[in-house]
Amino acid sequence: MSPAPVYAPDHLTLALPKGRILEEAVSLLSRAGLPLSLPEKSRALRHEFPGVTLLELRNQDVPVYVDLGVADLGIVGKDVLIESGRAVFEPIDLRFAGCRLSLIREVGATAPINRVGTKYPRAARAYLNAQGIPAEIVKLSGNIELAALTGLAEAVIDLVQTGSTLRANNLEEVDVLFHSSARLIVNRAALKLRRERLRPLIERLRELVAVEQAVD
Ligand SMILES: Nc1ncnc2c1ncn2[C@@H]1O[C@H](COP(=O)(O)OP(=O)(O)OP(=O)(O)O)[C@@H](O)[C@H]1O
Ligand SMILES: O=P(O)(O)OC[C@H]1O[C@H](OP(=O)(O)OP(=O)(O)O)[C@H](O)[C@@H]1O
Repeated sequence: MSPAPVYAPDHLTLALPKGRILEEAVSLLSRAGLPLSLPEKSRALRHEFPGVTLLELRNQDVPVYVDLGVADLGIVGKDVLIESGRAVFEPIDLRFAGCRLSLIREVGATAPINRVGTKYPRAARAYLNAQGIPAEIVKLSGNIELAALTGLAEAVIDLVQTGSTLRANNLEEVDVLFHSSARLIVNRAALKLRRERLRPLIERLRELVAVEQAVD
């Protein structure tokens, strides 16, 4: 008899971002019953567990893999999900990795905003249009706050959590675009094709998040 195909109807392919979300995501999904553990540090990008394949991706790629059906489900920040523009099913706010996307300037800055540095050009464009600010958006990849400190831009749009990055760099939050937290996302076709595994998993995750919220 030939071995069972990896992509059998009861097999799940899971997309998780490396970085700060990975550990909590693996922990939550394990508590919900998936047989996962944190992958060992290595160059391996795909990890096999009984009945589950884990794909380790960049944050921005998680909605793409789920929307195009290569992954059945994933976990990603709402910020990245909004920026992706992908219309994936988003059944649960997992309530970790909480932060907000904000307009940030040097303390006391009053000059007109001509350029805005950000990793979130789509969200930035929508916000600036709504505010009637005709600024150029400069897409950056990391340490976004440096753009406001160096004069590359008069403002940046970036994530704030504790505010310690702002305080350490003489910056202030001028406005909040939206609040973000980690979300479970699911491919719509997989929800039907793999419903026997996905429906109970979604229900267990919903219960876990509700219980943990009640304890907080
Ligand atoms: N300081 C923070 N506190 C809490 N949550 C955060 C913070 N910064 C980012 N996040 C959330 O965690 C997600 C992942 O952040 P992480 O820092 O791992 O990504 P990154 O390394 O900036 O991403 P990439 O390099 O893949 O673009 C973000 O999309 C956001 O939802
Ligand atoms: O309000 P705080 O608690 O200081 O958190 C906010 C900082 O955290 C994130 O950066 P990260 O550490 O992920 O580095 P990055 O800029 O390279 O993404 C974000 O881009 C802010 O810089």
